[in-house]
Amino acid sequence: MMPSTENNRYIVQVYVGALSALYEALSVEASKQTTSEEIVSCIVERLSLNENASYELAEVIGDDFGQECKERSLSAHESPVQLMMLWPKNRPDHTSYRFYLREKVNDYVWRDQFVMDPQLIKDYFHRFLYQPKDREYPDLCQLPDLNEQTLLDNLRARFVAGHIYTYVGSILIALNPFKFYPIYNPKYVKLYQNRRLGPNLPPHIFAVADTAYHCMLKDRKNQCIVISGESGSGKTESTNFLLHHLTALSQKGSHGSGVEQTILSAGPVLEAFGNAKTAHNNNSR
Ligand SMILES: Nc1ncnc2c1ncn2[C@@H]1O[C@H](COP(=O)(O)OP(=O)(O)OP(=O)(O)O)[C@@H](O)[C@H]1O
Repeated sequence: MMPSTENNRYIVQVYVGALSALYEALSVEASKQTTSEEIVSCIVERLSLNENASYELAEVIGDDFGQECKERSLSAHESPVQLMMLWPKNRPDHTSYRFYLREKVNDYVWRDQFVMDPQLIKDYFHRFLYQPKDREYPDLCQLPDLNEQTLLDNLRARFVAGHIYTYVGSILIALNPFKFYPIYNPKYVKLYQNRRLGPNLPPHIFAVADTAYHCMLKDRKNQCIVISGESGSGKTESTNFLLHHLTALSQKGSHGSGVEQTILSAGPVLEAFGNAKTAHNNNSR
């Protein structure tokens, strides 16, 4: 059982079809009141399994060598979460307690390995198997269990490790560190130039500038970068970093160009008219 996510919500892990052979489980969020029938229909829907077939959850208690010792079918109204709570926490004998989804043929016969969409299995592998195991994901879209808690935990873990940037697909989340990180120097400008041609790099504000710049060249259309956040969250700093990278790109490698200085110098002039002190920012504009 995974730790409870928020008030009375738990993650039930269910081993399904071909995936279970690889010891990969599907995670379903449930409460103590959720029945096994509800979890089964949730998985059937999520995996687009054959709706005409009959499926059931089985509780399997196995040993370290993958040899199943005991198994029992859950009745439709049994609560898997309540059952999980009865599983012993410390298991010195290394027994494992698991739920499996099975296709029920009749009251006595079931099938573990039923037909699943091959593309779905492939997607599943990409999403779950090829993940770093340390639970720190540079893109929130890669989170196996995406909910508010895991999202915040991931952002926190990255922030603590000094990674202030995280992607959500093509969106970049920037957490204000309120201290300087040496990640904006010419070495980084160079690293994130034309990064489409290079290896996958960690999330960075320069990558956003680089994408916008190359989309502009490719599509020959104006590009727009939306920067949003509460007062003091780092919008102005982010804008400066974007300009820094964009001007470096347009100068084809010569940094600190005159164009950048001209644009950045406009800041203090605008500030002189629209500067204010807010609860979170002494220098709000
Ligand atoms: N990437 C960063 N690295 C280090 N410090 C940062 C970064 N982003 C922001 N800061 C710090 O946070 C302060 C506030 O940031 P900034 O002025 O950019 O916020 P803002 O979102 O523009 O606020 P407002 O909406 O009130 O104008 C900066 O003066 C700077 O000290």
